[in-house]
Amino acid sequence: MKVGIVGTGMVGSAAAYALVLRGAAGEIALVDHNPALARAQAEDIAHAVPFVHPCQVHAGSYDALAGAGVVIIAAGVPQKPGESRLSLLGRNAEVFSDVISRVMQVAPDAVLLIASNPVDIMTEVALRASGLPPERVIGSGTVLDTARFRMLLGDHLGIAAESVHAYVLGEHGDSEVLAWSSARAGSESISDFADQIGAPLTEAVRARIDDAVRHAAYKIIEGKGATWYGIGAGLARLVQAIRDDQRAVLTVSMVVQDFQGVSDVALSLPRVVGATGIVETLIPHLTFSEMKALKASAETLKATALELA
Ligand SMILES: NC(=O)C1=CN([C@@H]2O[C@H](COP(=O)(O)OP(=O)(O)OC[C@H]3O[C@@H](n4cnc5c(N)ncnc54)[C@H](O)[C@@H]3O)[C@@H](O)[C@H]2O)C=CC1
Ligand SMILES: CC(=O)C(=O)O
Repeated sequence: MKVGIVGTGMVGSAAAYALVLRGAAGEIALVDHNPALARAQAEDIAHAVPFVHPCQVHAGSYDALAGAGVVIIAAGVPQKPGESRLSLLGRNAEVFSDVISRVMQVAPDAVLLIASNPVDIMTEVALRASGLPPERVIGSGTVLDTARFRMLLGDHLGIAAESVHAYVLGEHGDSEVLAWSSARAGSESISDFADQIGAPLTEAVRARIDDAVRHAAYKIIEGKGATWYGIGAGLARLVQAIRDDQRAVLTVSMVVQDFQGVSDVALSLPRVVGATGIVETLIPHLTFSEMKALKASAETLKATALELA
């Protein structure tokens, strides 16, 4: 499958590199406001191809996106140290007003995969600008936060992250909700498993993991200016689910007409991802306080999105 990427800075280039390593694309077209950057990224990433899977990697203008099955949008500004994702909204909405219509002119059949922050609201912006049905405009949402949660739980329990089934829901940002009550290690509830092996999930352990997931991006940005490897791998995972019609359950963002009384809002829930985009949305069983926090997250996103109007 051909994959287009608009915005070839840290996130776009990491996604391209992860796609190549994973063998998840037969062709990758890179487009950026700065064509010299896109060309240099394409050349550098193409040099990895002989070590892994066949893939044509090239850069060009928007025309280069023609025929793409998926277009990843990673254009725009990232956070500065200490800055929240929501504060990027005005600047990145302006970028999207240019980018989305140009993508749609050349790749009207593509599934859009949105990475730019604040990703949930940028998914709404992209939906409106593209005129596509909501299931074809997918925000990477909490796919990365869920990976961070699974990794930290796996570390605590001494098991592979792949054997941890746990989700982060809601905003990809400060108000996100770690769904502890539905988390599983293998087929056991996470707390039963933790008790069995003598590593109970005490309040202190939960608080440490919550803080590490919720504030991961802030800490990484303090240290290296941006984050890119985790999301690059997450975007490649999503492309593979679409390319192979895997119907994988992943926490991604999509605009829904109503969530718990909050209208027209994009937020992450566990969703089935396949060739046509989002095939199904699952409503997880949550405790009263988790559902209350998830509704509050939806309200935060809605209030911030209204600032754009
Ligand atoms: N969804 C997620 O989990 C994550 C999202 N991000 C977000 O991804 C976005 C990109 O981050 P980075 O790659 O670190 O930034 P970057 O600054 O390295 O790259 C952004 C690229 O967008 C390009 N660009 C800007 N305006 C454009 C336009 N109108 N048309 C085409 N290209 C344009 C720039 O030339 C630049 O190359 C940010 O909004 C960041 O917050 C970052 C990490 C994780
Ligand atoms: C920057 C960002 O959104 C993240 O790493 O989660």
